[in-house]
Amino acid sequence: MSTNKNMAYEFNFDGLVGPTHNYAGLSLGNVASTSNANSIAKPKEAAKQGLQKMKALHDLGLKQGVIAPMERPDVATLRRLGFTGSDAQVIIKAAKQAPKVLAACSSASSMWTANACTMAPSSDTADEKVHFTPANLANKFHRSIEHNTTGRILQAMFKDENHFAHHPALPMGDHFGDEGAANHTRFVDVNSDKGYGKKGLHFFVYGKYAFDDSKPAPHKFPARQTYEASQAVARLHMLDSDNVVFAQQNPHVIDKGVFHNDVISVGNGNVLFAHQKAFLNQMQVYTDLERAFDGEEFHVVEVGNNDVSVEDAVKSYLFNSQLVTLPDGKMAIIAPGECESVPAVKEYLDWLVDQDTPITEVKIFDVKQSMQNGGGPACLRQRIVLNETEVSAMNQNVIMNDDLFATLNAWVEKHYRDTLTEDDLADPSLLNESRLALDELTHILNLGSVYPFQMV
Ligand SMILES: N=C(N)NCCC[C@H](NC(=O)CCC(=O)O)C(=O)O
Repeated sequence: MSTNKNMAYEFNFDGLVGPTHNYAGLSLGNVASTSNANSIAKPKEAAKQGLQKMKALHDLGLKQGVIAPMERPDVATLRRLGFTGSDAQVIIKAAKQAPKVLAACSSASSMWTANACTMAPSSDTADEKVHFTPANLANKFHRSIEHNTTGRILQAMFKDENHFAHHPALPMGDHFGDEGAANHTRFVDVNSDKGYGKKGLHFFVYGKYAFDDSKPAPHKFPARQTYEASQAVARLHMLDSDNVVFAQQNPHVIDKGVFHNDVISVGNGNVLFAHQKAFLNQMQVYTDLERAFDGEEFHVVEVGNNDVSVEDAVKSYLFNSQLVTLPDGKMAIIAPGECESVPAVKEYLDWLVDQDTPITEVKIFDVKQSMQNGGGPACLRQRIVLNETEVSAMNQNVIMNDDLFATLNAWVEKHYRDTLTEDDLADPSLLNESRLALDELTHILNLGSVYPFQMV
């Protein structure tokens, strides 16, 4: 590493798929989730697919980290809902009386760490600290129970108060529905001696206004992120208003299954890669971004509806690719395997890499286990920008390297089931298996006690 303390890097922190990965059809508006309800899940394979992607990005010379999963089934929440007795009894009773509630309390949905939080690098905040706000994920019950543990895990990763500021999640309820970085992108001119550490432009995309019914909103599916929530996060992170752009998602595409902005656009450096139908007032959005961007050139790579329909974008998850700057300065798309099986998308990507845009490479990854619940490569990662001082100050055990990759693979091999169905969630031994695994994981990642079962 260079010795320039201002030099900053983008890390991808991927969510480790938890031992209870299953398909419960919990997310209305997320087409993959509802259409794969009750399929047989493969937790071991899912976790290994995720680890392979992390290792591959590490091997490409990118900075990679890992975020631990939740304790599931969430016995503490089941108790709040009136199930009593020993932990095993709580699960048996919930399975009998309210199997859907048990499924919601057993979801491994924290794997999609794009939704874990929104962060702001120290170069952009008034107090020059790195800020984190866990997403309240208020729109979906199974996700609304993630933020407390997410907050504790982030604090265990970024403990030093001289550098890191942690906020609680926004108030619960639809008005301040916040989905984290799935609806937030930071643009920055990476061609400076600070890399990602130059002051960046924060782009917040919301689905609706919570306090103004006269504004456009989707009709069929929920808008999970509100304008008011995006504004609150920008305030909490002490961002300079000149460095912030807010934009509304196109309500029609939300109704077609684009439940987060990262299903229809992705940004990196000075590039926005977006579908033609991504935003309301799309041209104005581009103008606002071009005007606010502090750098030589801002590129919009827009995919026309005639080339890739919204339906094909949702099916292939083209825009849920990661857009990354490789060490040689070139930009690559890290795309899910499904982009190869949707003909229009494959054709588009083959064409794109020969055009004169900053995107010059496509790398395909198999994350099918996650994809079947509506989570592509970009859902699986939280981007965190850190300078050299902050990298030294953080928990070193969560940074991916060859040893950690081997350790985590062995850990998955030891603790995870090959298959899991909704019926299996009624088995109390799944809870014990999961706790045993997570207890070991907190030692591997040096997290201390972050889970409710470790705090009693
Ligand atoms: N786009 C981003 N950034 N994240 C994708 C999240 C997928 C997740 N799926 C689920 O929670 C499905 C769980 C189930 O049905 O079993 C969700 O809808 O919140």
